Amino acid sequence: MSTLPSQATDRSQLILALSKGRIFEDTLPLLAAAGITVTENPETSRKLILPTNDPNVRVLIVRATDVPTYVQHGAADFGVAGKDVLFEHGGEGLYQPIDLNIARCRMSVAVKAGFDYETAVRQGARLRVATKFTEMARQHFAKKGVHVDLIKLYGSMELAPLVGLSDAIVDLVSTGSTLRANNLVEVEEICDISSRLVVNQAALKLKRARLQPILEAFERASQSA
Ligand SMILES: Nc1ncnc2c1ncn2[C@@H]1O[C@H](COP(=O)(O)OP(=O)(O)OP(=O)(O)O)[C@@H](O)[C@H]1O
Ligand SMILES: O=P(O)(O)OC[C@H]1O[C@H](OP(=O)(O)OP(=O)(O)O)[C@H](O)[C@@H]1O
Repeated sequence: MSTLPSQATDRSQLILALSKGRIFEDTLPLLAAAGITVTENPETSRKLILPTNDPNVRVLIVRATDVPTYVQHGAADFGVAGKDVLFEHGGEGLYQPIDLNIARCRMSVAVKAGFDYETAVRQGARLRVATKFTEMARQHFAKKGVHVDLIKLYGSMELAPLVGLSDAIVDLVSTGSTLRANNLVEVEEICDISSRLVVNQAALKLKRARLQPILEAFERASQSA
């Protein structure tokens, strides 16, 4: 007799979507405040579903830009994603109760040193702007009344002005060392960025009793950080 394949995730569990790297690292203290410890390290494990000390909580390791998609469709109950990523996604189907104040940086416009951005804007030049964050860039330049041709890239944006692919980039800046290392200068700050907790709207209703204490612990820990 054939049996149905067991599901990778048990829907009675709470499933948290996180990306490897800074968001995973910065979320660990928040999880600890809720009494949850991830018992495998995503940097050394090849597993994409990680166990925790709580048999009812598991962690999915996904690309940062995919976190909202997993949560929107209910494949994860909740997740942590940057404001940048949420802005590009649109936030459909997501409840965003808490700014966790982690992975803080800013979204900025940068150009090659020597490029006169102010004059180009004042003269109404049409700018070529390379970015991964096309929606944020589109809205920013539309608000300023600047005409732009957006060039979608998926990484290494800093290269684009250096090789003549674009006049400017829209990218995340924290210390500014990546811009400096590539002879670029920040000419305009668009907005501050930090990461938010996002919750699937159906899970919020159906799993509220189990989610609520975790959300409260995250909120307390992120306020005291
Ligand atoms: N230098 C930085 N300092 C602080 N926070 C940052 C920095 N760069 C990015 N972030 C924030 O951390 C989030 C995750 O960044 P991370 O570099 O881990 O993913 P990514 O490589 O940009 O995403 P993907 O893998 O989907 O391309 C970003 O969405 C942003 O909100
Ligand atoms: O101002 P800084 O402190 O230099 O930080 C800015 C850099 O940080 C991010 O890259 P990240 O380190 O995440 O590398 P990645 O985009 O290749 O993941 C971002 O895309 C910038 O390149």
